[in-house]
Amino acid sequence: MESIGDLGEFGLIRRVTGRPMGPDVLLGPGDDAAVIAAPDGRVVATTDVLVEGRHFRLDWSSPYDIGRKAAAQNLADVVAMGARPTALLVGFGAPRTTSVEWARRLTDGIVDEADLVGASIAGGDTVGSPTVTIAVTALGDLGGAPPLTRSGARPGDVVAVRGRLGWAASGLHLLENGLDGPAELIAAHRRPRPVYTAAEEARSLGVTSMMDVSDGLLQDLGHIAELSGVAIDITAALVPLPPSLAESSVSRDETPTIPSEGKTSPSESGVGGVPVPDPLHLALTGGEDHAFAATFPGGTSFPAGWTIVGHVAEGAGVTVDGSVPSLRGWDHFRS
Ligand SMILES: Nc1ncnc2c1ncn2[C@@H]1O[C@H](COP(=O)(O)OP(=O)(O)OP(=O)(O)O)[C@@H](O)[C@H]1O
Ligand SMILES: Cc1ncc(C[n+]2csc(CCOP(=O)(O)O)c2C)c(N)n1
Ligand SMILES: [Mg+2]
Ligand SMILES: [Mg+2]
Ligand SMILES: [Mg+2]
Repeated sequence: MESIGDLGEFGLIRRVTGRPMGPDVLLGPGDDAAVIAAPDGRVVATTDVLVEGRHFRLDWSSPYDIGRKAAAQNLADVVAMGARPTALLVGFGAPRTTSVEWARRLTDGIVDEADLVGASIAGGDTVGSPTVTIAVTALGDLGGAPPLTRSGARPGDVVAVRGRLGWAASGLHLLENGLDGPAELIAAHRRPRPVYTAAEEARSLGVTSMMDVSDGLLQDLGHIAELSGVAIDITAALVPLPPSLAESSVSRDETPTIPSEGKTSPSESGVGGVPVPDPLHLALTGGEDHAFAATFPGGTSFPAGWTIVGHVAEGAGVTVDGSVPSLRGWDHFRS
């Protein structure tokens, strides 16, 4: 197996660059920096880091999946601002024994996800690292429109979501506990599928604030509530749920790898003694599906794909059916 140590830093860079560029990239990989077109003079820029063992496991996800996920979570942030993604910068760290093929498949995943929105990898950085670490920066173009911020929600607005909630968290639960369950849930953990048309749709519906859900609906809506100076109440009965995990069974050849004790709430005992997490709890607190959550003036009528889940009122904080929830979602230093 040819390793990236055999090839050397610059050999590896040559192997993972040279991909076709979209028209937004005026100068791509190879120079001291990339040059990206910014037709309206503003650039939306965002970065998210993925760390082996924390965001993905090499035995749970393929390099292609990890690439798709690293790109998707950054592209979703650009779209959440109401912008069109134009370019990605890819920071890649890995041990020298990593195979070149692994690095190429990771790049394929990033490129294929970026292709969904017409963005290209315009540059990056390549370093040695004891564990695989991927830091993607995404740039986007607002096309002359105002950004969709977290600060525009107003009392009387409704809260609506576009995309899945709790699917990736359900897949993670299956993987962590060595359970067989719906394949689509494990796929959702490996590759989020943000609905990239959401910003365009939201603008046409008169959106007042918008974000993507990375850490959990309640946690993330907390940012809109805080920055908009409003209260948000979620109506539990309206929240779209992931498929049930009640039928999941312990797979023959696997035993639980990471105890999930303390991370699940209201549950009954499932097969093999692993508690079955409540789908509503997963939908309210599970991150990584990168659904879009947004607020709209009351009375907005929504097309298929958007689901009203709550409303905005005067006050502060996020409640569910009027009560303060005990768990809200992912916190890197608490989860
Ligand atoms: N080390 C840092 N230095 C400066 N700003 C930071 C740093 N870390 C995070 N931020 C900023 O703080 C905010 C964090 O918000 P939040 O965690 O909701 O971002 P996100 O990227 O949408 O979510 P996630 O990271 O869960 O995908 C972002 O505006 C981000 O740019
Ligand atoms: C191996 C493994 N263990 C746990 C998780 C769960 N997880 C990690 S980060 C995160 C929040 C979003 O990340 P960020 O805030 O950095 O965007 C979540 C829900 C996972 N994906 N893989
Ligand atoms: Mg972030
Ligand atoms: Mg975000
Ligand atoms: Mg986060």
